[in-house]
Amino acid sequence: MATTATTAPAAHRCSYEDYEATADWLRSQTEQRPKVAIICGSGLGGLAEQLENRVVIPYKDIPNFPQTTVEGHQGQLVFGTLEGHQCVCMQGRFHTYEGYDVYKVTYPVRVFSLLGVRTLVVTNAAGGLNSSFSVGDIMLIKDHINMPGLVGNNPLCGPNDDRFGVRFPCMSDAYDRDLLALAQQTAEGQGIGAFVHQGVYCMVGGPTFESIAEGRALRTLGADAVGMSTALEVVVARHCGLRVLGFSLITNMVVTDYDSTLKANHAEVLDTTLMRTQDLQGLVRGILAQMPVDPEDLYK
Ligand SMILES: O=P(O)(O)O[C@H]1O[C@H](CO)[C@@H](O)[C@H]1O
Ligand code: HPA
Repeated sequence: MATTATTAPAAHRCSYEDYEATADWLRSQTEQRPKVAIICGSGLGGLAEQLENRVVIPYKDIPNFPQTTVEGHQGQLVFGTLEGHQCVCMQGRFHTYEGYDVYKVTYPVRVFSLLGVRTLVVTNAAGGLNSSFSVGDIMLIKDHINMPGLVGNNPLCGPNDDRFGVRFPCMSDAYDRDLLALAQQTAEGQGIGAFVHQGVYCMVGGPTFESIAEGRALRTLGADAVGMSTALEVVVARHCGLRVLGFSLITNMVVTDYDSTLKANHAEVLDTTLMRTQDLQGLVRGILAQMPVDPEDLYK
């Protein structure tokens, strides 16, 4: 009988023991015990270069880890300290369009949770849908539309493992409101508030960029930016109780006009990340500098 995305064969899902084996192996490679994980988007891996006391581990050496296949994603974990926080940075993420299933794409997030991570920072390159956005703007993600999840391709499909989280997790609080406010306030303090906005990120499957009708449809649905990542990682992070802060760098505007001759392309995406990478790094550093090291103290 044919299987569907909602009933992925057990072999495609990962067991608690798989995640534990990876976490144990990582613990054996470094004494660092990160509380913050950062997933770097396309062309945004430079953030990992900012860490101090770096321990770099290529994905190819990590048991059960997938490999990156996309230009702009280096394929290594970097442990280190940033603004007083013990961090682990993914210099390169995984996408379903690379051929990985939703369980593999989100595999690192559960490993991070087992390592003791409490806060997940996600960054991505995204196409702008909101007509008030410009190329080079930074969008603080306040919510998402998980398009693969809505049609049943959700990394939480399958038997629930209560050791990670509940069967039916809430997503109305996916992006931590206090961290969002801290991010907005930090952006203003750094004088970059004019190009920092809040908005809704829509994850699509890719690897095709949107047709004009798709771009228009996503805008009508309420998306401000679109990309091919992030939402699945956030769903798994929230399931295991991590706090999430997300950033989209608007690398191109989605074409929604039949008279336009613009054509979305990955080279443009990577070029724009070069233009704004310093600002985004400065913003993340500024937020971490003000975030209590122990997340339990965050709102005291
Ligand atoms: O979401 P990240 O990994 O930043 O990458 C974005 O950039 C690529 C397209 O140029 C896609 O992978 C899209 O998701
Ligand atoms: N669409 C989807 N994903 C993207 C885009 C886009 O326009 N830009 C960067 N990632």
